[in-house]
Amino acid sequence: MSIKYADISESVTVDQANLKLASLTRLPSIEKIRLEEAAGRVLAIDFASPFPLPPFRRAAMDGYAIRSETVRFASPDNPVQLVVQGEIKPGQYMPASAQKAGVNRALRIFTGAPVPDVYDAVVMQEAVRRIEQPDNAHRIQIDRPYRSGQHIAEQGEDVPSGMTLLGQGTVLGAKEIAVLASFGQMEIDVFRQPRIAVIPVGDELMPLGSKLGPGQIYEANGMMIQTRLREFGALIVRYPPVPDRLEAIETAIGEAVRQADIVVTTGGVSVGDYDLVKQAALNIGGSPLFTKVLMRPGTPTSAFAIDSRLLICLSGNPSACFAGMELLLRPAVMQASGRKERRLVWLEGRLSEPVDKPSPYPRYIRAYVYRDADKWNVEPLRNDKSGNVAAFAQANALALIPAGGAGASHGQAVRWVPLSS
Ligand SMILES: Nc1nc2c(c(=O)[nH]1)N[C@H]1C(S)=C(S)[C@@H](COP(=O)(O)OP(=O)(O)OC[C@H]3O[C@@H](n4cnc5c(N)ncnc54)[C@H](O)[C@@H]3O)O[C@H]1N2
Ligand code: MOO
Repeated sequence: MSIKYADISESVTVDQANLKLASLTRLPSIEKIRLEEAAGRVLAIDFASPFPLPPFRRAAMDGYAIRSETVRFASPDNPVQLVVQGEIKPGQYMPASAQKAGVNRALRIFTGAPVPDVYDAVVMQEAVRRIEQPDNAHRIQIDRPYRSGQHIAEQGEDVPSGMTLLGQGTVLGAKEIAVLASFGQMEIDVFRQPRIAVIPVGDELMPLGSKLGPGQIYEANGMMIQTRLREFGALIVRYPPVPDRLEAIETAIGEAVRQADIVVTTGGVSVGDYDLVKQAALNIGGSPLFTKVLMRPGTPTSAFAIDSRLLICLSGNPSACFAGMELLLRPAVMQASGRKERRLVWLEGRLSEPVDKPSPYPRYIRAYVYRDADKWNVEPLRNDKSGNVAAFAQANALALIPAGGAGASHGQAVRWVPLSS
């Protein structure tokens, strides 16, 4: 006997839904890529320094390398003059045999050049008096003592050899790539990007650029989902809108689970006669993880496991689709991309206006959050109905209105999450 989706009903909280999705999300496989191409990718290994940084003892200032002991008693009344014995600039190296001659002398040196072992301090050029000598030679006069180690960066003082600098799951940006480049890494092991199939479902949905007939609307949710998931490094397999026909939905999902790590649908997931996504998922062997999430909007959000792949079914209403995407899909995709950090960052603010819509479940509203004196003001956006899109234009946050009979009052403390990243 075939299973009817009406026979299955599993309600979960947002946290429970995330745990279920996480338990079925596998760590991706690893590929080696050029560091040049690594921006935005996720490090698949713990990276430990293969050698110390700086790799050699070097000057931190332009000036003169000296032995501190030669100027130990220097003072304005008793200045010390040192003969300047040659120069060394970055990229040069002075062999030990050439260093002996410089013992009681100074060496002209520039920032980044290796400090020969005989010297233990660098004096900035502004701090000495330069005394010209015949034949382009010069001496320097120093009128105070300098401590050993002055303006010298010791080998390994930045990073000792073997120190773990970047952990598995780190997203590689300019800073992290600078670290890897400092060790000459041409290539780096990163996680493969997860493939996410995006399938909009609904007879009324028309591709962008087509002419709308009566009763038709443009397919916008799929665009939103693909844009958002690409921000998190996903590769998108895009499906054109699928009509509200069981076989068509089964075929699309069936094909998508063979191509992608996670399959996402939007629309056709509620209780109407033409909401067929859940039935289609069951028909092709999906086992339900949940078929209702205790949140508003996005209550009908559902998920299935099909052939060890995840199918996440988001609502069709734009704000319900958005809430499901932010709260459930995005964490799953972040995990599937191997990212270490995937929790939402919740902040505290105060409602600048009441929210008078009661809900038996936590409600996630689109909001505009701004700083006022030393607190965050959370302004609920007008007309934030589940089917409306205008609030997207101003929203910079998703705010959480706790479940309960009365909505929330002006000035009430609420939690919110920024939508910028
Ligand atoms: N009798 C009941 N009716 C409804 C219930 C309920 O509990 N009992 N739940 C309501 C809630 S809550 C929501 S949310 C919606 C969810 O419905 P679906 O997820 O099945 O979405 P659709 O019915 O397919 O579409 C809803 C709405 O969104 C538009 N849509 C759909 N896909 C897209 C897209 N890709 N781009 C832009 N807009 C899209 C669609 O045209 C509809 O207007 O169900 C309520 N009903
Ligand atoms: O999921 Mo619906 O959006 O609650 O209105």
